[in-house]
Amino acid sequence: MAGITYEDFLDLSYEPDASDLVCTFRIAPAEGMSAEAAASRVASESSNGTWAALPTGADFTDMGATAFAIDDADAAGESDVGVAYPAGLFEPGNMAQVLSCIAGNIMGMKAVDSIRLEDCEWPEELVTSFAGPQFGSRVRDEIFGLEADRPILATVPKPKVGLSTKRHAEVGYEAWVGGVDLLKDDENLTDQSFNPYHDRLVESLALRDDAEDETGETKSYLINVTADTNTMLERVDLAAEEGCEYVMVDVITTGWAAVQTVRDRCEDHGIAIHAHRAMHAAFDRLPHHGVSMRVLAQVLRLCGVDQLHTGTAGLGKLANEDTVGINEWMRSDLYGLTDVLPVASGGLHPGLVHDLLDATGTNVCVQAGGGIHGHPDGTRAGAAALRAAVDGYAAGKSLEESAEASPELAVAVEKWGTETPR
Ligand SMILES: O=C(COP(=O)(O)O)[C@H](O)[C@H](O)COP(=O)(O)O
Ligand SMILES: [Mg+2]
Repeated sequence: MAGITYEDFLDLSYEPDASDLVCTFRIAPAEGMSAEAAASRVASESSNGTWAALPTGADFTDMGATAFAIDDADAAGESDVGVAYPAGLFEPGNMAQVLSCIAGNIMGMKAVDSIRLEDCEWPEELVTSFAGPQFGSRVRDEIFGLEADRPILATVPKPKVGLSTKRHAEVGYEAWVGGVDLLKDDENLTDQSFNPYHDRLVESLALRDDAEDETGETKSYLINVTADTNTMLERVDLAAEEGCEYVMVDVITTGWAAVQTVRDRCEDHGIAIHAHRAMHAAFDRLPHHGVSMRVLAQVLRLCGVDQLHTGTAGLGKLANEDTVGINEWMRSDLYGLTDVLPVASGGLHPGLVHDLLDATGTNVCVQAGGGIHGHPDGTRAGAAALRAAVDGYAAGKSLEESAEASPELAVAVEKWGTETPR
């Protein structure tokens, strides 16, 4: 029978075309299955094939992917496999459709014991079909007018949820006046009865204005608009109307399609998106299976977030995957697409700042919750301690020298040292 079979998706002499999307998968074939047999099934199921041989006939455009490279298996029986996808397989600007191909049914195929999408090389035609970020690291100049070579600083009030609107805004005020640039909602604070969205927006921005008057610095607020897409758009409109420069979105739990829609509405208002990645570890924590944080970051850059959590280079409370490499990718040239500002967050405190910035550089956002509000002298002192640490770093001072000039930092270092919390 003339038609397509698994073998048609394997060609180890194929050299990817510049217009191909090239994916690297880490694959452990199922017992009794060769790497070639597993790789050809992955290429087939993720493009236009299925389990049965298919007749094609006339009126058919071949959108088949090609498994073109299979590395030798390692001790665990896993191989890196390169798969090239033709440009025409993908609908321009539709991330949901792209992921239904390259990270879709194949994640559950019995032909593999495990499969992890590790990396993608995105072709120009597909990249430029997405909006990409509006600001990226330009938030530093365009929102804050920041000239100093220091990271921007954010804080999330703790406890995560339960603070009244008034108390939440007051904590924000204390942190702003103490020296942070951004108040941030926690990922699970949206519009609950103890702290409704609109009240929180209005009360926080009023105190933000007071903090700006008092400090002479620009301050802003990452208000969490996470919800169904229609509600998110309403919340984006409200944030813009009230004079907020940002919104925050839980980009994994809301989904790529929603992020694309929110990004367009944010452009209408000229406001930026802070992307919280809660739930990313369900995709990326297992080293053998799922989708790497590197690929999630690529996807979110194309979808157009301006700031994205990428971990703490191993220093904080949460597991990290290659923070430095992912940050480099987010800044790399990608057919003119704007960069994304990395956010280091999760168990950070002032004593970790020097080691963190040695690893990540200063073109980042440093976010601390417990590391500010857990300061023995309170939120304002905690914020001053974090600010003193980054200002000291920017001035070329060691942590010890920075602490000599800042009593608040000295207290924080006395309490937490330079230890990573767990
Ligand atoms: O609430 C926090 C940090 O609080 P704290 O500073 O008290 O630890 C954030 O949700 C984490 O940064 C998420 O992790 P990641 O940034 O790795 O996605
Ligand atoms: Mg949080």
